Amino acid sequence: MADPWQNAYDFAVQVARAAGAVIRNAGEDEIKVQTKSCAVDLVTQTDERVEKIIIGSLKEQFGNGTHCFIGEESVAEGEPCILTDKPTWIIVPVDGTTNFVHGFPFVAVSIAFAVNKELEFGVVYSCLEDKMYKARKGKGAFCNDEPIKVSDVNDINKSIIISEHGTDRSIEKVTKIFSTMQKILRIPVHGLRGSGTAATNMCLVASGASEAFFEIGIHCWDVAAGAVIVKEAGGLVLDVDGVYAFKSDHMNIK
Ligand SMILES: O=P([O-])([O-])O[C@@H]1[C@@H](O)[C@H](O)[C@@H](O)[C@H](O)[C@@H]1O
Ligand SMILES: [Mg+2]
Repeated sequence: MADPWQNAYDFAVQVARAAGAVIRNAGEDEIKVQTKSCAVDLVTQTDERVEKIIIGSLKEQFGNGTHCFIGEESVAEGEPCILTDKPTWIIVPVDGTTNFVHGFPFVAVSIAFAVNKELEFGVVYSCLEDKMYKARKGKGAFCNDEPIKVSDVNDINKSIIISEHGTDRSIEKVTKIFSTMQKILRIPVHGLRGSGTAATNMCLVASGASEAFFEIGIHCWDVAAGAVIVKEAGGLVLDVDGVYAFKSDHMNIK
């Protein structure tokens, strides 16, 4: 039987790579000409511009009406975020926007694709590292076309755990996050790390560079592509109830 989604998968890789080039060029232009403080506004425009480029390319290739789109920036502008049985693209144009402003070298384009509420494939392009992570359901996970596998370390004391503190600076959230991180450090673990982008963090777990990643208050679009890559690399993606994520028919906006 013909594989209905191979061309979509291949095209998603091309679109992610092209979007990564736009981000790299924007980074050079905007950081070069602006002080970092006002680059933040320009960067938001980059996020929106890159998402429009990605969705525009996908619509051009796969026709209007048959496919649905859930984009971080579109949802922020009020678009609905409902997962139906229709072929649905789940997009983060710039994961690690804060990193991008500062030239901190972890910025990722994340593109996932779901059909009948099941994730078919995920593509994460870490564009400043030029690392293309990808995975199709049942067909393994890859980084720059080399197979990747999760770590075989099963001793928490010998593990690197990845987490992020997010963007909320309220005393409640900061206290909660750092008390959690303190508990983890005191297990003890070998180390606590964070790249500043959830998609990249998940790919670091998928490639065995870290044993686990968790983040409080993450969005469905941040993890959709990484979920396929982690799962195909032999890992697990769980929600706080210990259930494999992305079974629900409503993408929760946390
Ligand atoms: O930097 P930014 O893209 O605005 O926001 C990022 C999120 O998109 C990412 O999921 C999270 O892991 C990072 O800690 C950071 O909060
Ligand atoms: Mg972002």
